[in-house]
This record gives sequence, C-alpha cells and structure tokens, in this order.
Amino acid sequence: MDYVKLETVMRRLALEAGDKIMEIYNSDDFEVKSKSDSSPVTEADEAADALISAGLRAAFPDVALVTEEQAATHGESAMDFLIVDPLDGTKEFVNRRGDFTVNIAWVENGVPVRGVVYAPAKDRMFYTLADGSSVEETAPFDKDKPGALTPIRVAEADNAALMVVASKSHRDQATDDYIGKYATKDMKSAGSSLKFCLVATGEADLYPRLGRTMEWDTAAGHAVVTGAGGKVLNFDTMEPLAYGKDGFANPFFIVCSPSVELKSA
Ligand SMILES: Nc1ncnc2c1ncn2[C@@H]1O[C@H](COP(=O)(O)O)[C@@H](OP(=O)(O)O)[C@H]1O
Ligand SMILES: [Mg+2]
Repeated sequence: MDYVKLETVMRRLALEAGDKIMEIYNSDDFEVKSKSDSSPVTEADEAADALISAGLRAAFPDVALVTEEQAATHGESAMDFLIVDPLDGTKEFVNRRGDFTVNIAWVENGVPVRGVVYAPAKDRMFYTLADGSSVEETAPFDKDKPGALTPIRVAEADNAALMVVASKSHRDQATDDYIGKYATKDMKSAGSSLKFCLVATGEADLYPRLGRTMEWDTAAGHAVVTGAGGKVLNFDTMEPLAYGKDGFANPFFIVCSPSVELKSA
C-alpha cells in the first residue's frame, strides 16, 4: 500500500462525503428507510457510500473493498482491505444530534493500520498520517490541502478518577454494570466512532462496548486510537481486536489508554 497516497485519498474522500451528508442533513427533510437488520438508512448513507467507494476503486483498483452499504462486498475474505462506513451513527443523524461520522480505514493482515474519522456536523476530523501517527486537523478544511494538524495522544489516566465514554443510542445495563467497576470522575455519551477519537485525544480514558458493532463501525476509529498510543481489546480475551472476521461482526471490546488498569468482566 502507498501510505502517502492513501492519506491524501482518504482525507479528501472523507471531506467530500461529509459535504454531501451535510447537504442532506441541512435540507428540510430526508427519507429514513429501514434496513434488513431494522437499522435506519438514509439517502445520506447511500450518497456518501457511492462517492467514497467510487473514489477508492478509482485510486486503488486492485485493493479489496468492504463497505457497509453494499452487501455484495460483505463476502470479502482478504486479510488486506479497505473498509468503509460512510455514515456511522445514523440514529444521531436522523435525530439531528450531530454525532455522526464518515469512516474509511485500511486493514493490513487483520489490523486496521490507517484511517480517517470525520464528524462534519462537529467540524472535527481525525486521521492517521502516512507514518501511522494520528492527528486532528483543525477546521476549516480545504479538500486539496491539509490545514493545521495537531498530533494526538491518549491521556495518562488517573485510575482513581477516570473519564469514561459510552454509546448514546445503544446503552444497556451490562455496560453500566461494567463501568461501575471503575472509579470514575465523569461519564460522557457520544454517538458513532467519535468515541474512539475521544480516547485518542485524551478527552476520555476508556470506552467499553458491550454491544453489537460491525468492523466498518470500528476500523477507522481503531486505527486513529492506536496511532495515538491507545488499545482496542477483545473484551473476552483481552487480545487486540482482529479484523477480516467471517461476516464482519465484532465481539464486545474495550478502547483505552494503556495506563488504564482494566477490570475483568
Ligand atoms: N444490533 C446491532 N447489530 C449490529 N450493529 C449494531 C447493532 N446496534 C448498533 N450497531 C452498530 O452501532 C453503530 C452505532 O454506534 P453507536 O451506538 O456507538 O452510535 C451502528 O452504526 P450505523 O449507524 O452506521 O448503522 C451499528 O452498525
Ligand atoms: Mg456504523
């Protein structure tokens, strides 16, 4: 993989998809359909998906591509692949809460090593540079030229006063019980893959996900948080979360700064 080209292409496609999504977000109304798994999908998901997948296929014609909105790509069995969630946090989008993201990642040998997470309604964009380290770019964003970049790094956690982040729209008792094992200073909820980025910047120390997600929901955030020194662990085995699994479903997982003293289930 040409990492320099990948950085440029992922960043530009994320920004273009974000513009498309915001056009629809700001329009008076948009249609919300239900997918086979009864999760919502909008014309914004579909437009962003079309734009990103066309751009990736043009730039990397020989590379495998998996995208949430194209079921035909879900049978892919490569260990090296691009993976896209064009609009993660569709519920946030539909409810106009702003916490939705565009996600593009590159998985190499089952590990998400590069990615971009762009939250267009929040004007926040996080990505890995060609060298694998993570940055947040400051708005306004120019599609053709990166602006001000701030290297991001996970926090040195105070285990007596942890900052924990969890899902806004998929929250359950198991998650609350698990968080209850820690000494927390504060809790915040956020939608979509933004939660990975809050750990990456040190705005949170720990994000436990005791609920369903798919690899496209997590790959880009995973790359960003590991590029910032963080960890993404399978909740049951405490091994790094692996990608390219059959059906692309994830097990429960934990995202954290390595300084967090993890509790078992
Ligand atoms: N029952 C379920 N099965 C599979 N994925 C689920 C799920 N419930 C939530 N998700 C995933 O969690 C994502 C939302 O995460 P969060 O709750 O952190 O905002 C959704 O992404 P989409 O909005 O892209 O569909 C969806 O893929
Ligand atoms: Mg998603």
